[in-house]
Amino acid sequence: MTLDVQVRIDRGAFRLDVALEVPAGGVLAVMGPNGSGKSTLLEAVAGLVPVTDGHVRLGDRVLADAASGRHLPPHERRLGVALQDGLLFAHLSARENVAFGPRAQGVRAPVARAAADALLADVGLTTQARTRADRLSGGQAQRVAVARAIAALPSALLLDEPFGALDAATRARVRDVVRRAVATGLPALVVTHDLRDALELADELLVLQDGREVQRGAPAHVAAAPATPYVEQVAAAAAWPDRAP
Ligand SMILES: Nc1ncnc2c1ncn2[C@@H]1O[C@H](COP(=O)(O)OP(=O)(O)OP(=O)(O)O)[C@@H](O)[C@H]1O
Repeated sequence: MTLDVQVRIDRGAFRLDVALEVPAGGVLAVMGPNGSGKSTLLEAVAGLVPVTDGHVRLGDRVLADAASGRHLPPHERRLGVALQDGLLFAHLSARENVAFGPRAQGVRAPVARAAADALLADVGLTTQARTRADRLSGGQAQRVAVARAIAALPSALLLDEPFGALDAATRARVRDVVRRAVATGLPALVVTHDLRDALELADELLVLQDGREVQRGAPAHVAAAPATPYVEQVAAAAAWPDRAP
């Protein structure tokens, strides 16, 4: 099913104005300087920020529509979400965090736990399955958040910098986990600061600045023909990672 987002969002003095479509099994990477509206976009799709104008649709379901005043609450949107502030349940183990969504949907505990353990193994956290979330490192917590987003068999994935705190080898591994989840037919929106993530994972790259699209296209095309100094800089950082700022 296709994720169809056409929104204007006023947030204090900031305005986000963007339109995008992500097909089933497609990944749209979203990049842009700090404060360009990337998180606001994901939060609006997740239902955490109201849409001032426009709509968010997933397949034939209308998640939000300003004209009719429709605004489905986040837990009714069937989205797999790992946002910047989407903290784990601190007092629960990694396994319990990942199993939480399926348990809430009525999956029996042993089944949910086994599925959680398989996902934790995929992201390289077998030995941390029983560790409380507040005792995980930043990179470990980030991987649990990705596993949790995928575990509940969502209809779409929203990932805000899911690879930010990961070393290169782990990054590739977690990208692979996301790739496999997407291949089951999910549309995915992935915010990243690293063009290499977009090149590796995304079909399309959307670059935002000041709440507006400044460039869009296949990641390799965007990298080859930067439209703004920001894109020029991230392209240089991807080509010469050792010289990245
Ligand atoms: N809760 C809020 N209330 C009012 N304005 C907000 C709120 N959260 C963010 N903003 C504003 O919205 C704008 C976009 O912020 P947003 O977090 O979406 O950017 P971003 O591209 O994700 O940035 P970063 O790369 O730093 O995460 C900023 O100007 C910010 O000040």
